[in-house]
Amino acid sequence: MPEATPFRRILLKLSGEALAAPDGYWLHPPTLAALAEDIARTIESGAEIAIVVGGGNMIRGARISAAGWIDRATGDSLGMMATVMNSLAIETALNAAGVPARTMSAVSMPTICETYARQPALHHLDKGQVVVLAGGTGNPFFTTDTAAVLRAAELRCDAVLKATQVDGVYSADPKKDPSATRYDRLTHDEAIARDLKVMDTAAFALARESRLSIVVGSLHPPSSIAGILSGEAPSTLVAP
Ligand SMILES: Nc1ncnc2c1ncn2[C@@H]1O[C@H](COP(=O)(O)OP(=O)(O)OP(=O)(O)O)[C@@H](O)[C@H]1O
Ligand SMILES: O=c1ccn([C@@H]2O[C@H](COP(=O)(O)O)[C@@H](O)[C@H]2O)c(=O)[nH]1
Repeated sequence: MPEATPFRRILLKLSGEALAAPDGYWLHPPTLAALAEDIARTIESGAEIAIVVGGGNMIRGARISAAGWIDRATGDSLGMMATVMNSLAIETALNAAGVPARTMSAVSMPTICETYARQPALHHLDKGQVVVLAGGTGNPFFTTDTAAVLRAAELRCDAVLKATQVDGVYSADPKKDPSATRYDRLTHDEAIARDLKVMDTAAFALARESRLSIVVGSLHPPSSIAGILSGEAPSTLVAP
């Protein structure tokens, strides 16, 4: 059995971009299957998991509206719908790996999936099901990072694990500045004051208010979700 994680109920924030194929196609079934196996191992170690997935493999509202042909709120609606597509793909991969999972969307789409409501979501988690929380917060001008912290606070999660493209929080964006150095640990205040853009300020501020820890680590092998939580893979802890 994998090593036990220090957190029991985890809000797993997955990068949408990390679900894309190497050739850029939106979704990559082998990546989804590997992710589902990783989540299954994490559950075996005793964790309960709620998931929020981004939409960066398809649409980011701020980016498409910057081109001028669509307004920001409509661009954000497209972005939220992209997260529903990613959520259904993750639900499918989890079920195929034998992990019971259900998607609940903040944007009501009753013919496609359940609408998010807190009490039923808590009930599903208490029964050991993975809940995939789609549609972000349901409002434009937010991100799925903020949605992840919001749902983590609502659903009594012990921590948010942001599993993304990089293996922690750096002094600057490591994709742009090769001299950036990784922090092992930071406070929320430090992350906000240093404007470390791995998550938006609204997400860090809500986590600070809710006294929620955030762990940032990489989704890419040799790193893994189970490895980050057991301390075998590198990560950064943002905590009070
Ligand atoms: N100080 C920093 N430390 C670490 N990463 C940073 C920092 N500043 C910017 N980044 C960038 O933030 C990115 C992660 O956040 P980003 O919002 O792009 O993706 P995401 O939230 O994981 O999901 P999606 O791909 O769906 O948008 C990393 O890939 C990294 O390049
Ligand atoms: O609460 C929310 C969450 C997301 N959006 C829109 O979706 C995209 C994709 O999410 P990322 O966090 O960027 O991966 C985002 O750019 C927004 O356009 C939203 O409107 N509200």
